[in-house]
Amino acid sequence: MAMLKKRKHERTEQDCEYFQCYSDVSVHEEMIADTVRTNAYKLALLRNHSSLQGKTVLDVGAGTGILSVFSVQAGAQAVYAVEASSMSQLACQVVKSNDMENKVKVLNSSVESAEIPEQVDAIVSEWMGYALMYESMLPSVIYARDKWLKPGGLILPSCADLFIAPVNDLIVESRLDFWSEVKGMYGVDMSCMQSFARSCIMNKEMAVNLVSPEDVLSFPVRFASLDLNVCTQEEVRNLHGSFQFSCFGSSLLHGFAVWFSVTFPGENSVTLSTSPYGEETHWKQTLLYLDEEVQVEQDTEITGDVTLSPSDINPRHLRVLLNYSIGGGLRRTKQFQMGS
Ligand SMILES: C[S@@+](CC[C@H](N)C(=O)[O-])C[C@H]1O[C@@H](n2cnc3c(N)ncnc32)[C@H](O)[C@@H]1O
Repeated sequence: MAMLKKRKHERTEQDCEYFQCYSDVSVHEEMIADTVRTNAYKLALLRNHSSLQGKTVLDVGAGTGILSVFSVQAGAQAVYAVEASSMSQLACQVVKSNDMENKVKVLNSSVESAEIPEQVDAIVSEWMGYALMYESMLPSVIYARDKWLKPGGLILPSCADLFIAPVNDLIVESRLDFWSEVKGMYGVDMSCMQSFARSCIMNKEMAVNLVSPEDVLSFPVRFASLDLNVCTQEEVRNLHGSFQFSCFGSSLLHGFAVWFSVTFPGENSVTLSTSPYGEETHWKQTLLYLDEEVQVEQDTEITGDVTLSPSDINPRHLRVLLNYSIGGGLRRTKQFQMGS
C-alpha cells in the first residue's frame, strides 16, 4: 500500500512542543523585559519611518504583538501579525488596547500555512535563539520572505553575525576550587571530587551564561555572517567558519564563548549585539567548554573551526561541532548539543 504523503506544512510533535512554550507568559515576559532587545527593534522600526510610511508589514512570529504595534507607530498602514501559538489571542488584546484594530490583523497560524491577503513591503521578525540558531526559527522567516515579500522589500533585521572567543570562566574555576576548600570548612578532604565536578560541569551541553569582558582571552573572531535578504534555508542549516586567536596573556582557558549580533537596514542603522562587551541581554553568551582547562600564555595560538546545525533528534535544538588546536598541539574535536 502506498504511504500517505505527509501534508506540506503539517506540524511535527516538536513544533507543537515549541509553540506550547510560547503559549506561556514567562518567555514573553523575559523578552519584553529585555530592554536592549526590545528597544533595538523599536528604534530600528522608527528609524525606517520613511520606508515604512503607508506600507504593509508582515510580523513573523508576532508573540504578544509588540513589533506590530511598533510598526504602526513607525508609519505602517497595515500589519499582518502571524503567530502560531495561542499567544495570538493576547496579541489581539494588545492591538485593541492600543486602538490599532483597523491597522493590525492578527492571524493565529504558522507563517507556513498563513494566507496573507497581499504581498508585503516589509518583514519584521525576532527569530534569534541562543547562539543565534537555537529554536531554528530562521527557516520560517526565509520561507515568509520568499513567499510574501515584494521584490526589493525590507527585512528587519537584515543581517546577522556570529562571533567566537576563547574564555576563562571564573564561575567554573571557583566551582572546581570549592572541592579543595571543603577541608578548611569541615576538616574533610574532598578534593577527589574535583575531577568528577569537572566532568559534570565541562562535559555536558552548552551552557548559557554571562561572560565578563575581562574573561575574554583574545580578540573575538566573526566566524559566520548572514545576509537575510538572500540567505537560503540550506545555508542557515549549516553555518560554518574558522578561527585563529592569539592569547592576550597567561590564563586558564576553559572553552569558547559564542554570541551574535543582528543589524537593521537603513541609514543610521541599529545593531542589536549580545556581545560580552555590550549591555546584557537575555541571550547572554553560549559557552562551549573544553573537557578540561588548559594553561595558555601570551601569544599562544588557538586555531580551529565551528559548525552550527539543527540537531538530528529535534531540529529545534542545536548541534555544534568544534575542532580546535591549542599552541600547535593535537587537533581535537568536540560535539555539543543544546536541547537534545
Ligand atoms: C522570539 S519570539 C518573538 C515574539 C515577538 N515578536 C516579540 O518580539 O516579543 C518568536 C515568536 O514566533 C512564534 N513563531 C515561531 N515560528 C513561527 C512560525 N513558523 N509561524 C508563526 N509563528 C511562529 C513563536 O510562537 C513566538 O511567539
